[in-house]
Amino acid sequence: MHPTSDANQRIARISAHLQPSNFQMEESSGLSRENCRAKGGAPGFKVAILGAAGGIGQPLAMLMKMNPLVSVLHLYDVVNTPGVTSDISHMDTGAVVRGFLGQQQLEDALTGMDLVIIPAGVPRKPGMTRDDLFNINAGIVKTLCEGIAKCCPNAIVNLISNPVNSTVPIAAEVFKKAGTFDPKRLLGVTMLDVVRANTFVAEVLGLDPREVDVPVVGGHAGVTILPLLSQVKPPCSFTPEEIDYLTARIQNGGTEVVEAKAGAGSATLSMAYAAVKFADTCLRGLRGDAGVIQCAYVFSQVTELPFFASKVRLGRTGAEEIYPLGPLNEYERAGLEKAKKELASSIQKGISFIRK
Ligand SMILES: NC(=O)c1ccc[n+]([C@@H]2O[C@H](COP(=O)([O-])OP(=O)(O)OC[C@H]3O[C@@H](n4cnc5c(N)ncnc54)[C@H](O)[C@@H]3O)[C@@H](O)[C@H]2O)c1
Ligand SMILES: O=C(O)C[C@H](O)C(=O)O
Repeated sequence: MHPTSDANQRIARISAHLQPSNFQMEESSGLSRENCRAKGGAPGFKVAILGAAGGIGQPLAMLMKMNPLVSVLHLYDVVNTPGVTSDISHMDTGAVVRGFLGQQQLEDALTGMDLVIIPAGVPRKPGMTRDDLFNINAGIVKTLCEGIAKCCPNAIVNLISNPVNSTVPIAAEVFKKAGTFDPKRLLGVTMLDVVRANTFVAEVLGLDPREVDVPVVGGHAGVTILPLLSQVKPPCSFTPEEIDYLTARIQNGGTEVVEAKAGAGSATLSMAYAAVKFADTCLRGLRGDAGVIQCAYVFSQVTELPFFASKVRLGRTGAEEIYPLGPLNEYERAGLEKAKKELASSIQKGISFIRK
C-alpha cells in the first residue's frame, strides 16, 4: 500500500511545521489550523498566562490545560514558550494551547481573552522582602497591563506578580490611564495565603484541610497577611499559643519556602495550585454559578484604604460583591491596624510609580 499523493503532501506539510525553524508559535500542534479536520474549539473560556514558562507558569499552564472550563489556553513569555507549549499541547484534554514568544507577540496572546493570569516577574531570594522585587516587577506588570488595556479590556485579570500589594495599584493606574479600569475585573491573588492557612489550621486541629475555611484579609506580605482565626469554619477555638503560632506561620509561609529553596526561587507548585483554584473560582463566576466566594485583593471600600483583601463574590462581571470583615477580636483588631499601616505605603508606592 502506497500513501496517496494527497496524504504525502499532508505529511510533508506537517513535517515542515515540526522543524524548529518553522515552529508556528500560534499553533502548538505543528499542524496549521487550516490543515486540521476539527475546526471549532470546545465551548469554554479563553485564558492567557503571562509568564507561562516560569516556575509558577509551567505547572499553572499544565493545571489550566486540565480545567474543563478552559477552551483556549494562550501561553506567553519572553523566553522558552515553544518548548512549554509543545509539551503541554500533547495532553489529551480539551483546551487548545497556543504559544507566544516575546513582546511582539503579546497583542496576539491577549486578543479575545476572558481571563488573564499574570505570574510574570522575578521571585525572591533568601533575605529579600517582596518589596525588594518592586523595581523589576513594576515595569513588567505595567507593560503587560498596557497590553491588556489595548487588546482585552474586558478580561478578568488575576495578578500574581509580587509585590502584589503594589502591583495591583499599578495595574489599576494603567487601566485608569487607558480609560478601561473596571474595579470588579482586577483581582490580586492572595489565594496561597488561604491555602496555607487552611493547611496549617487543619494540622493544629487534626482535621482534613479540605474541610477548613480560613478567611485571610489585608494584603500579601508579612503583617499585611491577616488570618481571621476567630472566623474559621468549622467553628473552633484556639489557645493563645496556637493563635501566635498560626498567625506567624501563615504570615511567614512565603519566607519559609524561600529559605527552604535556598536561592532557587519562591513558592511555585503550591502557588500554581492556588492560582488554578482561584482562576477556577473566577471562571465559575463568569459562567454564572451562584455563591462563588473567595478571598482576593481588590479595589475596596471595606476599610479607608483603596485596596484590601477580603472575601468577594465572583460573578459574570468579576468581583460583584465585597464582603465586610465581620466581627474581629482584640488580637485581630491590633493586627488590622499594623496591616493597614504597611498596606497604605505599598499602595501609594504603586500609584506613584505610574503617576510620577
Ligand atoms: N501572589 C502570590 O501568592 C505569589 C506566590 C508565589 C510567587 N509570586 C510571585 O510570582 C512571580 C513569579 O514567580 P516564579 O517563581 O514563577 O518566577 P520565575 O522567575 O520562575 O518565572 C517568571 C517568569 O516570568 C517571565 N517574565 C519575565 N519578564 C516577563 C515579561 N516582561 N513578560 C512576560 N514574562 C516575563 C520570565 O521569563 C519567567 O519565565 C514573582 O514575582 C513571585 O514573587 C507570587
Ligand atoms: O514569598 C514569596 O516571595 C512568594 C509568594 O509571595 C509567597 O507567598 O510564597
